[in-house]
Amino acid sequence: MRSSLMPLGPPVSRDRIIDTFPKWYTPDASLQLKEHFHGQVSAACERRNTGTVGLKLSKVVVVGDLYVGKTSLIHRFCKNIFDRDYKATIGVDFEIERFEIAGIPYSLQIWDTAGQEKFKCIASAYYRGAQVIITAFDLTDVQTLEHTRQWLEDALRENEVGSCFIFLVGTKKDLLSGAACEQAEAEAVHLANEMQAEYWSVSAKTAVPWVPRRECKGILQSCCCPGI
Ligand SMILES: Nc1nc2c(ncn2[C@@H]2O[C@H](COP(=O)(O)OP(=O)(O)OP(=O)(O)O)[C@@H](O)[C@H]2O)c(=O)[nH]1
Repeated sequence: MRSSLMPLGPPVSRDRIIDTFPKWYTPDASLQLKEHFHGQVSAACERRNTGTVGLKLSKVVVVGDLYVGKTSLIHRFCKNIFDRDYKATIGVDFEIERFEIAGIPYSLQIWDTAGQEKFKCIASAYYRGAQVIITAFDLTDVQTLEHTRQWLEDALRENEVGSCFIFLVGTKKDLLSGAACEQAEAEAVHLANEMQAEYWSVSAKTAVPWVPRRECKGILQSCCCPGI
């Protein structure tokens, strides 16, 4: 018999099924260092009583300077594609991705916002009600890292204090290596700690460091266990 929690439509793809607890990028800037879902979460999932642990749907907003790679990050994650041509986001774009976590249907609403100043007031209208804020910067451009403080401040202003999980994501990792990469990551980890954010370095071009969907699993892990 079909559970009342099962969504209508086709089943989620294999790489959207999450049954083990996802890992962080670096223990130096992580929201959780746990290895397993909290017992309360597992038990609630088994009982199909996930209302008590907040599973179901989370809103993610992705903010950061223009050209840092926000759209590319989302397109890699949602469609597994990379486009080398730049098309500025006008205002906002939106994707929805379905998952199954510990047997329970779960969706991520992902809002891609424009980095251009002239679209900021349109984009900021969509910050409200976010459970997750991803502040993105370009690992090859230190100024974009500095600007993440302001992006985060703007996004937090539209949300209740303490209601959002924050991620700091360095993009275009394929363009950096060796000491330059280590230096950029060290600065980012430092800032992530100040922001109380989890840090990730990624490349939408090469899909590194994803084992499929790994980055989002980190986000999911945080969304799945609010307050636990
Ligand atoms: N080498 C490399 N280039 C990337 C990567 N991610 C994005 N780019 C390129 O960077 C440029 C900007 O990427 P977008 O994803 O459009 O940037 P955005 O932050 O969404 O820009 P706005 O919509 O203006 O805010 C494009 O030419 C992308 O192809 C990456 O991981 N590696």
